[in-house]
Amino acid sequence: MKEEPSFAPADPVGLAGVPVDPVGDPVGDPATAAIAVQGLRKRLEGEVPVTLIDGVDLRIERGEFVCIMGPSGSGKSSLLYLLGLLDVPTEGRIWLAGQRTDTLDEDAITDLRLARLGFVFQFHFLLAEFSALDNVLLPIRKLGRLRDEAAVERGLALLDRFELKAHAHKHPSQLSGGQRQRVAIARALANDPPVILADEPTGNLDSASSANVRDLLRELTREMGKTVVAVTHESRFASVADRRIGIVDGRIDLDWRPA
Ligand SMILES: Nc1ncnc2c1ncn2[C@@H]1O[C@H](COP(=O)(O)OP(=O)(O)OP(=O)(O)O)[C@@H](O)[C@H]1O
Repeated sequence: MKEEPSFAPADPVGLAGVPVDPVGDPVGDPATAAIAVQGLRKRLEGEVPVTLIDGVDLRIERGEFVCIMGPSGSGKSSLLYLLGLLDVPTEGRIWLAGQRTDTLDEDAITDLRLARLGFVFQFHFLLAEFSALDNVLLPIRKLGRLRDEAAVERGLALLDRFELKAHAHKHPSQLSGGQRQRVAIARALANDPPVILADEPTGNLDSASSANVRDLLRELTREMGKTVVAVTHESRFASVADRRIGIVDGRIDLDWRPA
């Protein structure tokens, strides 16, 4: 029988009411999930083999804002990279926006990643020699589904949405940390993907910019119906999530709580 998600007890770090990972059938019908993961394992073979992900089953609904949390070195980024199809699992299956991914060849994976996923990292990874607009246009041009005029129009509209239109022709070095991260969010949305993956998106920002980026990511789910999965160490960030998932030793840990 499927149990209701449990809720974290009142706690001093502002996570009260944020459900921890649901229990019961973790995958359900993978075709209807934003992300579904079954039996995921990642091992690195070598003189000393390392297990990064050790049997993860997970379902993330469309429109959810989920935070992945856990101790340092527990496998959070490794999991996010697998979900983002930036790394290949040793075992297990991943469905992304209903599409099973383990049967796809490399070109199809690249297209799927460009069309259905947006990435925001701790360090913005904007190209220094490109303007903000050209950085946002990169994924659109790579996917190649829009004529250039339409691409530029979309890029400017995205920058406008994040109050960056006046900065469209500036280079990253001419922008503040918060502005750069907003350009990175605009770039993540360039191809209008259903799923945004973020790895410590506020880890390198002052508290005002951090709150701004957190709220913008939250709005993507509420206003645009996006699914956002973010790795974070910050309880304040996680306090606005629909759900947080604890990862310990490469496994989901339903009892994990931030210190
Ligand atoms: N290429 C690699 N070779 C060997 N060990 C690795 C490799 N990549 C990751 N690891 C190890 O795997 C474990 C999980 O790493 P991962 O970066 O996913 O953890 P994390 O939870 O994101 O950590 P943090 O919160 O510190 O960023 C760590 O112990 C890390 O040292």
